[in-house]
Amino acid sequence: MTDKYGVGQDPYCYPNSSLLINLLDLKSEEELIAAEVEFTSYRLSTFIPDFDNLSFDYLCHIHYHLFQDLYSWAGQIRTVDIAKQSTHFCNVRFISKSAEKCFEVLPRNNYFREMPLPVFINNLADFFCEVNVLHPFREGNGRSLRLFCEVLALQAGYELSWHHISQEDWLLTNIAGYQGDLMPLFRLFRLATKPIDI
Ligand SMILES: Nc1ncnc2c1ncn2[C@@H]1O[C@H](COP(=O)(O)OP(=O)(O)OP(=O)(O)O)[C@@H](O)[C@H]1O
Repeated sequence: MTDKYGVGQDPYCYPNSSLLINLLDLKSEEELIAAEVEFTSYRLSTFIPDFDNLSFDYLCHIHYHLFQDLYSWAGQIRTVDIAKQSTHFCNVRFISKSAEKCFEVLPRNNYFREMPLPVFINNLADFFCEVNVLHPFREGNGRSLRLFCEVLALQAGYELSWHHISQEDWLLTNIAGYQGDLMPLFRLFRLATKPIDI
């Protein structure tokens, strides 16, 4: 059978279905989506940023924090390959090595501190694109990475707000990024970013 990721029977899903096995044992997509919204919103409200730990482990910690009520694998690197439309995210065998590469850019660039807005945006958009292609988790990559970027931005003196950006825009900009065109991501991050008022 083919699931929504086109990988055949997915060990993360209930047999003969594309529904993720979940700790609440919800068996319908509508209920699971509603529970994800409910629980991740609650966990977001209890999230305390750690500005001194901006690493891949911290992204995993954020994923765990948001999804701990929903999935036994919260915070853990996926064990299956995934693709959406024509995008093939990082092969599972290379996730750890590629993560090291994606995240080494942060200490190498002083965690994007003391950068003027346009430089900050370009660096952040580039980083976002790389980690989106890494797609380390089976689900919840977008939400975890956006929160990670919010923490990264705050310690660099910027605030991110996604509210005026639609799912559709996210999707199209991320597809363009995967295909090597970063301009839409630069534009989107320009819309989302403003300096913190002191
Ligand atoms: N075909 C694609 N090519 C590149 N990126 C994609 C593609 N489809 C989705 N994405 C990006 O992947 C992320 C979604 O990944 P995933 O479904 O694991 O996370 P999520 O947190 O459940 O989703 P969302 O970001 O919608 O809340 C989004 O940032 C989305 O823009």
